[in-house]
Amino acid sequence: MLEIKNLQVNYGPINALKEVTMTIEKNKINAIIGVNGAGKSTLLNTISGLVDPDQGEISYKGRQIQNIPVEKRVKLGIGHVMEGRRLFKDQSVHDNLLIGFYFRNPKEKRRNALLKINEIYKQFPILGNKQNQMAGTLSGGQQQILIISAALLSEPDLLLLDEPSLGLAPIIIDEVYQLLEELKSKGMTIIISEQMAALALRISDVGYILERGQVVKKGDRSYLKSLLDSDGLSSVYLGKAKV
Ligand SMILES: Nc1ncnc2c1ncn2[C@@H]1O[C@H](COP(=O)(O)OP(=O)(O)OP(=O)(O)O)[C@@H](O)[C@H]1O
Repeated sequence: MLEIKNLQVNYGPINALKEVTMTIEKNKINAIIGVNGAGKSTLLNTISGLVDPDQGEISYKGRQIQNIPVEKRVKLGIGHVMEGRRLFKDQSVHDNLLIGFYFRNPKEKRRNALLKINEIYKQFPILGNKQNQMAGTLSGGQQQILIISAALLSEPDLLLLDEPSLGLAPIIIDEVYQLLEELKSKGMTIIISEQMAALALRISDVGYILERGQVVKKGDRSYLKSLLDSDGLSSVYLGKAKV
């Protein structure tokens, strides 16, 4: 579904990604695991088009996309939920969804926007019930679901989520992860980045470990879990950066 070859991203003298090559498997939850600064956000931002690579290729559904703008990648089916629950806290839930919709589909008719938003309210009744409430008054988990919903409005086939569990209580992380599993069961391909390997491996089918911009380990859940159990991933699991 998504092939990444020899991807390199530099911020001035900093090599944030070095020769990253991966195959993202369709209809699976793919984890990108790494400590702070490993390059997870840079990788997701490069896939969605927010960051330009210095080198390398990204092909999505057989088409090279590394040179096409963000909005075209959205149209091709790539949705991105950025790190840090970015929403307009002093706007209503409804307006946040409208803004999210028009950010991704600037030319669409308002009627279509409202139809799509109503579908979201059916899928997530809590958002429908709180549609006139300021987004900042929602709980952390509800805010995360609102942000994911805004990305779902463009009906992505591939959803990128940057540290979706960050700052959430364990019970809320369970809810967000459950939602990701439901999306996968409807055919979506998902990439999540997480700092905590143990957390990511609860729901991921396959994963990649990034260290200082490089893929150092990759494999399916059982392989990565065996590394975790034998302490082979302890630096990642404990959050100790090897930098
Ligand atoms: N806009 C930027 N300008 C300069 N350096 C950057 C920029 N963004 C990231 N970096 C650097 O690139 C490297 C990779 O950062 P990145 O944010 O991709 O890592 P990360 O694994 O997502 O970490 P975090 O969990 O903190 O978001 C780090 O050394 C970081 O300091």
